[in-house]
Amino acid sequence: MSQNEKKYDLIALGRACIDLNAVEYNRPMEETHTFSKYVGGSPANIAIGSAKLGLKVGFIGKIPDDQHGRFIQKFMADAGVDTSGMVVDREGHIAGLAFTEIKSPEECSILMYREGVADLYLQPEEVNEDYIKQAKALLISGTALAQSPSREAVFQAIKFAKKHQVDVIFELDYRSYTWKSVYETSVYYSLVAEQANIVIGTRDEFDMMENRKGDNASTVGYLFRHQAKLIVIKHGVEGSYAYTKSGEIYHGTAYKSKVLKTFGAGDSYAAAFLHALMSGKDIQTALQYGSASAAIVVSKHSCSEAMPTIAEIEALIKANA
Ligand SMILES: Nc1ncnc2c1ncn2[C@@H]1O[C@H](COP(=O)(O)OP(=O)(O)O)[C@@H](O)[C@H]1O
Ligand SMILES: O=C(O)C[C@@H](O)[C@H](O)C(=O)COP(=O)(O)O
Repeated sequence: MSQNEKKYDLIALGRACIDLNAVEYNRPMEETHTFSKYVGGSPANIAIGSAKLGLKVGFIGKIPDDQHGRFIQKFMADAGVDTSGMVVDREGHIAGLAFTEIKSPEECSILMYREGVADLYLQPEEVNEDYIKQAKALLISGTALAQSPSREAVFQAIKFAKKHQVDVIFELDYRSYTWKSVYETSVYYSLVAEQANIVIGTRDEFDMMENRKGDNASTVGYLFRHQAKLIVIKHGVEGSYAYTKSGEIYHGTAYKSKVLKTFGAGDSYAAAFLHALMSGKDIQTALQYGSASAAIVVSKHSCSEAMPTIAEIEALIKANA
């Protein structure tokens, strides 16, 4: 199948969960009584964000057989994500919950409930080869590697992607709650990063992968000896860097924003960066699209619902040109 014949630009694999974002913000969670419910989970946010921007997006994951599962499936389908690759759990597993605390614009944290969550029970036999074959790229979220059988489902999906010339994108998405040890994280992150064509993560996440305090030059040196052709390393408000295998280095600057909370930056960044890249924009432009998208989402209350449109992204870039 040629790239032009493919039905999906991107299929994301991993968790689709629930975010419960503090309504009364600028205070600790102990004093918060009201939370707003949104669809969450990093790969779900990226899928929703890039579908909103116009990419043809599919999703592989497991959702619970309850009201939360149905809410997630409907929200994603309404956002334009194909949900035919989402499997409904029949064994009583539940939706992951992420309670967010917004103490101040700079001081945010997430309290995750991830015991017995359906997404980590995705079985390798539930990953469909014909579905993956129809994608230009497969995006793997690092958290899906935290436990079996979801871990094996990831490797099965990568195997199908390699067989059908589907690019593998690895979003490191490290969440300490789900992992037992740093060695376990490092081993599985390295195994997938070595097979990925594009790797995206924060500097801290690459340090988790390497299980040491590293630097960008040595990280890209290591990954370019494997299958990577593009590596993006994010440094919060300091911006982000993209490295190509042929030796180019690009720096994306962050945009000033009226920050409400810090989470959601990474997912909105990835959605817009990948959209720009897949629409044929150059890497420098893609970095700015990612940064602008993140600047918009950190100024809003949610992640998934707040994902910007192309017009909003381009207006912000233009205003800062
Ligand atoms: N406070 C902020 N204001 C504006 N842009 C931000 C802010 N924080 C992050 N960003 C943008 O989002 C990108 C990703 O943020 P980062 O914090 O590195 O990732 P993550 O959310 O995955 O931890 C940054 O490179 C930057 O462009
Ligand atoms: O990924 C999750 O499970 C929670 C997200 O939905 C949450 O809103 C979030 O943390 C997004 O964070 P980001 O990595 O800064 O984009």
